[in-house]
Amino acid sequence: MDDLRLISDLKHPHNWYPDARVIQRKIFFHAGPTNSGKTFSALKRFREAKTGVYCGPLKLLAAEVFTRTNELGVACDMVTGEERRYAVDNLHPSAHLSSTVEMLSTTMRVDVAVIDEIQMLRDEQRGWAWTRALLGAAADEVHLCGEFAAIDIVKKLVAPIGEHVEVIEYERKSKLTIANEGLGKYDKIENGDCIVCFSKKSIYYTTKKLDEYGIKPAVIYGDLPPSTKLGQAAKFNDPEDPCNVLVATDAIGMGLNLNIRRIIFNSLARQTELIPNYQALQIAGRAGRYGTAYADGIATTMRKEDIGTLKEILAEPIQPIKAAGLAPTFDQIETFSFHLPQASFVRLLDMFMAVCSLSDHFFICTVQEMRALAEMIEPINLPLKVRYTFCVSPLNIDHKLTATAFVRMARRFSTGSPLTYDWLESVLQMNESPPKTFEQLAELERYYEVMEEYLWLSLRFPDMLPDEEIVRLKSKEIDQLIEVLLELLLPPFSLIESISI
Ligand SMILES: Nc1ncnc2c1ncn2[C@@H]1O[C@H](COP(=O)(O)OP(=O)(O)OP(=O)(O)O)[C@@H](O)[C@H]1O
Ligand SMILES: [Mg+2]
Repeated sequence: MDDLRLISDLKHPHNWYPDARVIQRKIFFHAGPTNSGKTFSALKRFREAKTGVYCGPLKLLAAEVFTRTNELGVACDMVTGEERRYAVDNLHPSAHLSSTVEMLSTTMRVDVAVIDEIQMLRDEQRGWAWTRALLGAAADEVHLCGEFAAIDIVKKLVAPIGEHVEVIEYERKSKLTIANEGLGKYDKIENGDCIVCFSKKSIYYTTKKLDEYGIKPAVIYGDLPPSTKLGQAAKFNDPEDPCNVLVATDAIGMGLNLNIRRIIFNSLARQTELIPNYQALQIAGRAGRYGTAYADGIATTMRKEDIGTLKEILAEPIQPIKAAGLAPTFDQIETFSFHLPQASFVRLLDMFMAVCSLSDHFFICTVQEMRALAEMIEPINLPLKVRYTFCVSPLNIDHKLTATAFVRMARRFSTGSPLTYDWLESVLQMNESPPKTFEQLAELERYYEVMEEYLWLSLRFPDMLPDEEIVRLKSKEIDQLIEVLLELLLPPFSLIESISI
């Protein structure tokens, strides 16, 4: 037990990154509200530097920085969980790299590292990735962008290393007003409005309501593949396009460039809980974007009676973040398994969570998702490293289709036979006829997720999942199909009545 406690002592995570520890890093914190030019300034330093890495919260943002940096004449590569792209080719890697934060290599030495949306270190699931990037980026200059609320915790985390944090404060580049009245009626919807919903069902419902007023909106929610999201965003942004209204989930909270004039909260609760004020601010802050037709923004609510609550939420002082996420590393789990050779992987995880010790500035990220994946493949015989990798993959197994595909991938892997595209096709048994309902569209989204999982695994086990190229092509086809179908399925919603709201 003492040995186990020693292994799971997570009190000094800064010691996990020897490459960063030999550098006297300068840390800059670009702090400010949304739309204040934080990322813009940090990216300027990134592009000026001889070598640099950008760590973003989303694939779409990593892709945007990749494209924009190359457009500006600075060769930049990209790496996300599922994809690597090169300005030239893999034999000539560029000196600049745009990536999702989880993919940062803590052994890659660079002049400048940008870590965007640093306040995400408070995130229950993904927080560990920001903590790791903050402590582990092997860069002379580390540029953090994010909310004021993260300044204290960042200072505390780097204090034991003796690193100083220079805070650069930003102000919003445009005005944001909170309306005095909720909208009350759909006929008050105007061009540049974005209605924010917290579930897919209320998205469907709202779109249907808008149809009654002859409005055909663009739609964005988390499960949509990237090119569909970009397509919908472009349609909404294009002044020539008749579509000038957007219905979205809080998937728009980060990253996409949207010309929104007014954010309308359809409700202020996710399931039954009021959204926290930092989320409300982040969403409201999407209204008005510097340099667009709608520089000044307005935030309001759909229901008249909600406006008071919105004002209260937004007026609450934002609490400084108290703790940053951590997650067990593979090495720690491996050492655990050495001491507990009979224990199953799920049991190792549980034991780790039970005995690990943390300092006050940290919390351990939920391992629920990892655990759920681990349980599904528990009986399958896999080497520890493979099992761990399968379990940290970002697949959502809430649906039967994705869950079954996951198990079958692990089982096939354990037999030593490669997971070819033909094999994957036989697992998915995709319905050839085009979907006519939103449920069927959702099924297509699931196929897309499974293909993303394949791509994620194929980057890590290319020999066992050799058909990356064809799967990437197929997944792009599905993305395009979803985009077309979404357009067709939006009002008049033939079968929408079958969905209980
Ligand atoms: N100095 C500048 N000159 C020209 N454009 C700018 C400047 N600063 C910011 N912008 C533009 O203003 C918009 C908002 O800037 P940016 O994305 O850097 O804001 P942010 O503070 O990072 O906000 P978010 O909370 O959305 O991450 C972007 O479209 C950016 O290109
Ligand atoms: Mg930003």
